[in-house]
Amino acid sequence: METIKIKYFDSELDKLTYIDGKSDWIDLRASETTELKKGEFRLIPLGVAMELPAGYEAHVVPRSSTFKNYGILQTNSCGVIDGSYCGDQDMWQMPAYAIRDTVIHKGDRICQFRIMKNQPAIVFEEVDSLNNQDRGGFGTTGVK
Ligand SMILES: O=c1ccn([C@H]2C[C@H](O)[C@@H](COP(=O)(O)OP(=O)(O)OP(=O)(O)O)O2)c(=O)[nH]1
Repeated sequence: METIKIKYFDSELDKLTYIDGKSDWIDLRASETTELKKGEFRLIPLGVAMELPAGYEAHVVPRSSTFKNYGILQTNSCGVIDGSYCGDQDMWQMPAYAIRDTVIHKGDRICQFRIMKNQPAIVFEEVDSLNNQDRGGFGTTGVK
């Protein structure tokens, strides 16, 4: 069990809930009603700041129904929340692009997150050859 310190920017907003047994991803809510015109980009406020457990970062992705319900795409595909993003004003946000006119209402659950362990420290060792066989990619194994 890990503890996340959480600050809500709006007392009216429902608290985040961890629904044990169904999925370990936790839904995030828009903290303001946001109207977007087709082709518009906006950072949608999520109304929370958190201090993650030491050695963790969080990944934020859309819910599977978000595009169908709102016609928005998360522009960075997966948001990375660093452990150092833990100040009182470090509110989580979802960068969103609207493919049609749309309204996201305050309190709507539009994306979800989970925490992930930081990767180990990395050093690069430069070489002339990797001395491995090429695998190939980008369609080389076919579609059937
Ligand atoms: O979808 C996201 C992505 C990031 N963040 C916050 C948390 C993250 O720790 C901070 C900084 O993000 P990132 O490291 O991606 O951006 P940057 O390096 O500060 O800026 P740049 O986009 O120029 O790389 O912004 C969000 O709230 N939502």
